[in-house]
Amino acid sequence: MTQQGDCNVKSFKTLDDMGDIRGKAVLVREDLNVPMQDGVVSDDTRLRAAMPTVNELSDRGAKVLILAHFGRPKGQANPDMSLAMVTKPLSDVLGRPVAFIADCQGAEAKAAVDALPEGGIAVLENTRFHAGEEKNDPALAEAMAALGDFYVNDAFSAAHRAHASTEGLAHRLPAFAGRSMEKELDALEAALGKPVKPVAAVVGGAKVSTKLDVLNNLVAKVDHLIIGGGMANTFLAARGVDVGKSLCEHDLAETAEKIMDAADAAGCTVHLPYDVVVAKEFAANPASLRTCNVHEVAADEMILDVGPAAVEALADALKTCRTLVWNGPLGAFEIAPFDAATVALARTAAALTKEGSLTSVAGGGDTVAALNHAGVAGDFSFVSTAGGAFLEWMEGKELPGVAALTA
Ligand SMILES: Nc1ncnc2c1ncn2[C@@H]1O[C@H](COP(=O)(O)OP(=O)(O)O)[C@@H](O)[C@H]1O
Ligand SMILES: O=C(OP(=O)(O)O)[C@H](O)COP(=O)(O)O
Repeated sequence: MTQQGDCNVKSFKTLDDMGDIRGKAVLVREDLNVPMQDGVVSDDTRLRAAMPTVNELSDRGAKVLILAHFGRPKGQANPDMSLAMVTKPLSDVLGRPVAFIADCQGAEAKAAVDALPEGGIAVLENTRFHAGEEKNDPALAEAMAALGDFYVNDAFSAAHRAHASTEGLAHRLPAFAGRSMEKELDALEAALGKPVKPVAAVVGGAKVSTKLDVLNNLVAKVDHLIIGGGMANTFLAARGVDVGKSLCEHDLAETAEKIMDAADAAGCTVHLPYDVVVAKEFAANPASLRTCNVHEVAADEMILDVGPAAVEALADALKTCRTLVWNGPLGAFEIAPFDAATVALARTAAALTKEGSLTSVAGGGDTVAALNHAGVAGDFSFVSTAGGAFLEWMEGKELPGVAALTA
């Protein structure tokens, strides 16, 4: 098993190395952080990714205890972010019953685990309801470890987080990589281990601060950096553009400027939108909808998508590239017509991949949902469940969740 990174070759144990696990309790870290719309799972890719590991462990007679986070509840219990909502959709995908246990640690959780039959599957409540999760608190890791005999990390998409359930637990129980974790690392290495130049990276979406950190190193590895979504607004603001009410992290302007300087120094072309789709409210086809130059956004408008002229230029740039990595939609794609730029560029990338001129890898919970929405996820060379983790892997960073499995 290999991983891109400082030492390049890492090895860890997999489910093949677990031996007889009948009747044993296995804590399995999955990523159940799925996109939801109106309380319904709008893209079940991450649930399907969990299936090989969960069903295999269940078939081998283990009690399968699924640990996961949902959203960012900041260490507080919050019914809007309960994993109870995801338990039935997961059960539907697995085709097996799945119980719900209302805490990921403690005496009541232990009693529920003891009562689970051999081969039984349970989802434990959101690990981020405990403040210790994101702090990688040893006490929380110990408390979770007390529920199980083994630990499996199958959540590549959360492996960039050094949290109690992604990192701390691996030091407290015999630890193994799950099938999805193995598959992601192998597929990324195969597609991007030695990327053919020119390389383009599309980075969009809403998690601006997480992704800005990555761009500093990424600009040295790619020839074109295409920035969309909330990310683009932050870069435009850094260049002095008035972005009105757009999603934008103004306090990161200096970081964005440094990234643009680093890109210049590395010979990486940064593409920012020069026309944009704006509206006064985030609703389907609002009356206030219009397309304008980035310098014409009014104080009460939000930039919600990259404009058609800029998308055409981006498609032309992509045609000159041999490798594409993509994380983050170009616009607020969940509501029409703000899906237009993402759909158009995704279709161009898919067509170039089918022609054989482009290796295309995309990842991220919402990015995958956007590609499915565009009907082209199957045409990309590889689609990862991971967004931030995928970018950090691409950057060459060691991912704490993977490193802990090899320690
Ligand atoms: N211009 C924009 N304004 C507001 N939200 C945006 C904009 N562009 C993209 N988004 C939002 O970004 C979210 C996805 O971002 P992110 O979580 O970073 O992606 P991923 O899960 O693929 O890593 C989507 O919900 C989308 O609506
Ligand atoms: O959805 C996730 O990452 P992604 O948005 O980069 O795809 C993971 O579940 C990590 O979530 P986090 O960014 O709140 O730590």
